[in-house]
Amino acid sequence: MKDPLKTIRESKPLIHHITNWVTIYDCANMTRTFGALPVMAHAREECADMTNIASALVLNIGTLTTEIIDAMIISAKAANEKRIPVLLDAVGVGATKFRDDMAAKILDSVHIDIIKGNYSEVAKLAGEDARTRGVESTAIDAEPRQLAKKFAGSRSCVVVMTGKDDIISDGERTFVVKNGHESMGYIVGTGCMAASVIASFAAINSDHCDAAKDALCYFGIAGELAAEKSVTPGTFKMHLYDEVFGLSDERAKVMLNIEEC
Ligand SMILES: Nc1ncnc2c1ncn2[C@@H]1O[C@H](COP(=O)(O)OP(=O)(O)O)[C@@H](O)[C@H]1O
Ligand SMILES: Cc1ncsc1CCOP(=O)(O)O
Ligand SMILES: [Mg+2]
Repeated sequence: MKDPLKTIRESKPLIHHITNWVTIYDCANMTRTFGALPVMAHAREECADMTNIASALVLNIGTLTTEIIDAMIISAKAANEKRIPVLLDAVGVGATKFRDDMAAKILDSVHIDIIKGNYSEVAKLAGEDARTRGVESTAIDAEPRQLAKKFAGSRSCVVVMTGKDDIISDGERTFVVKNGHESMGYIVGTGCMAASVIASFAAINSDHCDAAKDALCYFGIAGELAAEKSVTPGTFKMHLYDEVFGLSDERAKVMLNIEEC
C-alpha cells in the first residue's frame, strides 16, 4: 500500500482489543498514536456488539481466564462474519499447558487472520517443542523463516514472529523486517503494542502480509529514532510514542530495512 500511515490517520479505524491487564494502557496509547482508535471491551455481554462496529480485532491472551477466552471466541465469530481481520497474540504460549490449550482452542473455533508472537510462542503454537519463560522468548530449534512459511500455509493465514528480526509469511511470500532497536526489548509491552500496530495497518489493507510488514517496519523505525534520543528505558518509551506521532510515510520510506526470502 502506498501511504499506509496517512490512510490510517485519515480513516481512524476502530481497533477492538480483548487483551491483558499488564499492557492494556500501552496498547490503547500506541494505537491512538499511530492514528487509529482503540477500544477495549471484555464483557461477554457486549464484546460482539463492539466487534461489529470495529475494523479489526486483537486477541491477546497475556492474562487469560476462561471467561476472557469465551469473550474472545464470541468476538472472533462476529469478526469472521463481518470479515474484519482478527489477530491472535499468543502471549506466553510455551510457558503453561493452560495457555497452550486455550490458544489451540481459539485456533480450532474461529478463523485467525494473523497469528503473532515471539519466536518460542509461535514455534510452540506450530507444534514444535519450544519453551517460553513466562512471556520471554527462548531459542528455538527450527529455522524461523521456514517455520513461519509452513505454519502460515497450513492455517491459511499470516504468521508473524517477532524478535531482533521479525519474520512475516503468508505461506507464499516471506519477509524479514530488520528495522527496530534492542531498546524495544528492554521495556514490557512492545510485543503487545506491535500487535495493535499490525491490526491498525490490517484494518486499512486487505493484504494482511503487506500490512504486517509495513506495521513492523514503521514501529521498528520509530524505535530506531527513539533510541537516538534516549539511553534508558523510561525516556526510550516516552520518545517511542513521540517518534510514532512525528512519523510520516515519506520519512519511513527512506528507512525501510526489509528482505524478501
Ligand atoms: N533486539 C532487538 N532489535 C530490534 N528490534 C527488536 C529487538 N527486540 C525486540 N524488537 C522489536 O520489538 C517488538 C517486540 O518484539 P518482541 O520483543 O519479540 O516481543 P515480545 O515482547 O512479545 O517478546 C518487535 O517490533 C521487534 O521487532
Ligand atoms: C509481563 C506480562 N505478563 C502477562 S502479559 C504480560 C505483558 C507481555 O507483553 P509483551 O509480550 O509485549 O512483552
Ligand atoms: Mg508478547
